[in-house]
Amino acid sequence: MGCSRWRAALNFGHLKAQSRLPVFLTMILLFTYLCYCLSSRCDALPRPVFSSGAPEGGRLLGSAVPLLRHRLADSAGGMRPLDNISIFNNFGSKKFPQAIIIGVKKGGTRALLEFLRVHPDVRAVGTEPHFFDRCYDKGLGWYRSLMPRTLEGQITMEKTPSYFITKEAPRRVHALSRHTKLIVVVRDPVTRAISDYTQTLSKSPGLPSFQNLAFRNDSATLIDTSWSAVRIGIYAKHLENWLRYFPLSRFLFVSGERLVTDPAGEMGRVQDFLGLKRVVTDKHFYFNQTKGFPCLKKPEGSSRPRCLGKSKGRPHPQIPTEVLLRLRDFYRPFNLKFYQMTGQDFGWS
Ligand SMILES: Nc1ncnc2c1ncn2[C@@H]1O[C@H](COP(=O)(O)OS(=O)(=O)O)[C@@H](OP(=O)(O)O)[C@H]1O
Repeated sequence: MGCSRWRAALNFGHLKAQSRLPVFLTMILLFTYLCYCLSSRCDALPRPVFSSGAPEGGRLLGSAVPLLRHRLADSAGGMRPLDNISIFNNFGSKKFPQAIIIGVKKGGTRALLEFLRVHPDVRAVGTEPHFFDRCYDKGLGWYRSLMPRTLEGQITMEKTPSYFITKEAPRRVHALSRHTKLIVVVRDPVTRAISDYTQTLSKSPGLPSFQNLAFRNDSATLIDTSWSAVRIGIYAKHLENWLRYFPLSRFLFVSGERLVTDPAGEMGRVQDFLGLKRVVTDKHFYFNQTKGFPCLKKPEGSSRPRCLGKSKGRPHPQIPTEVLLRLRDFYRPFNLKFYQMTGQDFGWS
C-alpha cells in the first residue's frame, strides 16, 4: 500500500497532519487493549495466593491435574506453575460463589478451604475478597471477576471470615442469591479469642496483656464485649442476624476442633453438604508432629507435603487460669444458645 493510500485511509478531514500521529497511536493502543481483554487477561483481580506456599493454579479436568500441577511446580523452581499458561486459565467461566465460608475468624477457615481445594470439583479464590463487608461498593462485576473459572458441575467458593460478624452481610449475600450455601467454622470462643489476640500481638508487640483487654477498665470480672476478640465469639448473636435472611438448612457448622483431630471426618460432612462426591478422605491427610496439625499428604509426583503457613497453628501466650475461667463463664450461656440454635453440641466447657 502506497503512502498516499495510507494517508487517504487515515484522513480524518479536519485533522491537521501533526495531530494524526497521536490519533493513530491511540488507535493502536485501543486495539492492543481490546486484544488483551479478549484473551481474558484484563481481569482486574488479585491473583489467588496459596498461604501454605504450595503451588496454586487453575484446575483442569479430573485427577490428572494435581499431578501435572505439581510436576510443573517442581520444574518451575517454586514459581506458581500455571500462571504463565493462559490456556489453562481460559476453561469455563467465572461464576458467583455457590458456597461461602463466612466465618469465623481464627476458626480454621484457611485449613478448610485448602482441604476443599483438593477436590477436583471445587475451585476457590485464594485471597479473601471481603466483598460483602469492605468492598461492596466495587459492585458485582468486580466480585465475579475475582472468581476462578469453573466448568459445569464445579463449585465456586470463597472465604472471608469477617462476613459472619458483619451486620449488612446476610442481606447482601441474600440479595445475590438466596441459594448460597453458608459454611461457618466455629471454635471454642475462649481459644478463638486467644488466637485472635496472638495474631494482633504478632503485628503489634507492644499490645497490652490479654487480660487488660478482656476486662472492662480495671474490673477483674466485667468482660469487655466491645473488644472484637471477645465479641466475635458470641456466635449466637451473629447467627441470629443471618437467620433473618437464611433458613438453618442453608448453613453447615464445622467444628474447628474436629477439623484438627479428625479432618477427614469433618471433610466428609462438608462434601455431603456441598453435594460433592467424598473425594477428600483420610488418605489425603497426615499428622505433622512438628507442626502439631494435620497437613495434606504430598500429592503423587510431588516431593513436598503441604502444611499451612507459619501464621496458622501458632503457639499461644499463657493466660492466667482465673481469666480463662471468667471468660468461660461469660461465654457459657451464649454457647448453649448456639448449640440450641444449630442443634449441635460443640462440647466447649
Ligand atoms: N491443619 C491446620 N493447620 C494449621 N492450623 C489449623 C489447621 N486446622 C485448623 N487450624 C487452626 O486454624 C487457625 C487459624 O484459623 P483461620 O484460618 O480461620 O484464621 S484467619 O481468620 O483466616 O486468620 C489456627 O489458629 P492458631 O492455632 O491460633 O494459629 C489453627 O489452630
